[in-house]
Amino acid sequence: MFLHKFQSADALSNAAAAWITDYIADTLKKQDRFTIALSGGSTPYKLHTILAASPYKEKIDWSKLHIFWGDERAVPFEDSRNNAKMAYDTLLDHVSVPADQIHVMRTDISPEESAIEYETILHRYFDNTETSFDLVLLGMGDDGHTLSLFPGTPVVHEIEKWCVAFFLEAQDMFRITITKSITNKAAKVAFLTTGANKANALKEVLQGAYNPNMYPSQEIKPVVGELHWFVDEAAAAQL
Ligand SMILES: O=C(O)[C@H](O)[C@@H](O)[C@H](O)[C@H](O)COP(=O)(O)O
Repeated sequence: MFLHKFQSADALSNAAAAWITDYIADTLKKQDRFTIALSGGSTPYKLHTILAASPYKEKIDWSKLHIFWGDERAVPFEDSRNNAKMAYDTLLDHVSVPADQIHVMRTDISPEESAIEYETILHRYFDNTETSFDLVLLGMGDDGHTLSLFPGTPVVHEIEKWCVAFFLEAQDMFRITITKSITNKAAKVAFLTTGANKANALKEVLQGAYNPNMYPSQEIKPVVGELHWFVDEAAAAQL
């Protein structure tokens, strides 16, 4: 596990943008595509805006990127809570990723149908590859959740399926999420976690007793890939 600590969220986002850009460039020297699963939530906003602007915009060969999401709220695309909308607004509307290489978790069909459709796409990409995504970007909630793997939900322990839909009681909404199975097959997984409100959960996830039902982020352990945590000092205060 690689821990990258930064004084501020902005410093973290700038460093993460450079790290991602270098990783993409290195990977595209060896293969003709780069597959990335974007995170939802608010932490990625800044990172996206940095990647969508100079100098990173020009450094990345967007034509070779294949975009996925780690999870989605089952709300219409135009809803401000929709993770895909956030990514389009802050990044994808500003760069030239071919439309057929962008795979949103659809919310114009039922969550169950969307999860089945997404599972099919994931198997089309990753059934015959040693690893799944080249990079999975993750956030962590102040309760230790990641993706839509929330404490106490059965999806935390799902190992057969790569994508599932379920009703999240706590938020009174359906969620669509990839599972730990495909996430832990990734070549690299990078958490971006900032803010004092994450400090207790981060300590429990990284240094506490193994208790994934309470702290689902503990389940993210790449089998052959690398696990990176990008944290700011506020989130790392209890480490
Ligand atoms: O859809 C979501 O909500 C995200 O996928 C979720 O896992 C997010 O990454 C964390 O809740 C952290 O969110 P913040 O970045 O807003 O703290």
